[in-house]
Amino acid sequence: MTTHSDTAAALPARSAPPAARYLDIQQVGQTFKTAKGPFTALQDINLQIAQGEFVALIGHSGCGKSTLLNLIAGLTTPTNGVLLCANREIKGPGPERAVVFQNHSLLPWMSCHDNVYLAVERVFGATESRAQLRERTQAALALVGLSHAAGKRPGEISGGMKQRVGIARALSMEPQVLLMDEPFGALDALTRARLQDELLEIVLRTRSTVVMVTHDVDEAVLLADKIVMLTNGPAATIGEVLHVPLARPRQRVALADDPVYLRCRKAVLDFLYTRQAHVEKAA
Ligand SMILES: Nc1ncnc2c1ncn2[C@@H]1O[C@H](COP(=O)(O)OP(=O)(O)OP(=O)(O)O)[C@@H](O)[C@H]1O
Repeated sequence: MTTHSDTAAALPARSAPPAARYLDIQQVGQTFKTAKGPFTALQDINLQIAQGEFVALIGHSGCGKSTLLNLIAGLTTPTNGVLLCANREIKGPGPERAVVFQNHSLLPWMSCHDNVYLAVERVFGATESRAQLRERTQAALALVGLSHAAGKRPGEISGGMKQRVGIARALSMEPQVLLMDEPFGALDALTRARLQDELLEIVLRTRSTVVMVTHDVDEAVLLADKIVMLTNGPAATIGEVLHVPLARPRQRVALADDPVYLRCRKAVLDFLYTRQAHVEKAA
C-alpha cells in the first residue's frame, strides 16, 4: 500500500485532538461460501480511521466496498482479522454505528416522523420521555430540512427527500459513526449535489466519523478527508490511501478549478482507470 502523505498541517482543520484509531481494522479478510467453493472477497485490509474523519471507499464494481462497510456496521463478521470501534471489538450492530443505505429502506406505512421516531425510541426510549423523543425526531428532520414533510409517508415524497429521511433517521441516533453505502447513488445530479452540500454542513456540525462507499470520484474528493482505494477483486485489498488536504468548509464551485482538488481527482482517476483498469474476467 502506498500513501500520498501530505503534511499534517495541510489536513483539514477539526477541533480537539480526536482518537487517531477510533475505527481500527486489522488484517481483515472475508471469504464467502458459495456453490462453487470458497470465494475470498477481501484480504489483508488494514485501516485506521480517526474520530471525526470522513473516509470515502472507492473501487470498481464488485471489489468489496459494501462487504467492508457491512463488516464495520457489524452486519457480518470477518473470516480473518479483527475490527475495533473505540478499542472494543465490533461483534454486531450497535447504536454508535448507524447505516444509511442506497435504497433508504423506510417503512412505507409510517410517516417520515414515525420512521425517524422508531430509531430514536430504540436508542433513547429507555431513558427519555416521549416528549423528548419527539423533540429529537423533530430536530433530526429539521437538520435535513424536512420539517414540513414530517406527516407524509415515503410514497408521497421524492427520492431525494426519502434519502434525507434516511439520513435524518441515522443522525437522530446520535451515532459516533455514520456508515453510508452509496447514499446518493440513485439520485439525479442536482439533488445529489444538494444533498452532498447538506451532508458537508451536517458533518461539520455533528463532527461524526463517516465512512461512505461511492463510485463517484468527484463526490469522494469533495467530501472526504481520506480516500481509500480498493484493488479489483477477488481478494481485494487497499491499493492506496489518498489524503485530501482541502480546508473546510468546502464549496463545490470554488473547488472546480482548485489545483489541489484537481490533483486529488487525477490521483483517484489514475488509480481506477490506469492502475486498476477494470478487466472483465471470463466466467
Ligand atoms: N454473501 C455473499 N456470498 C458470496 N459472495 C458475495 C457475498 N457478498 C458479496 N459477495 C461477492 O463479494 C464481492 C464483493 O461484493 P461487494 O458487494 O462488497 O462489492 P462492491 O464493491 O460493493 O460492489 P458494487 O460497487 O457493485 O456495489 C463480489 O464479487 C460479490 O459477488
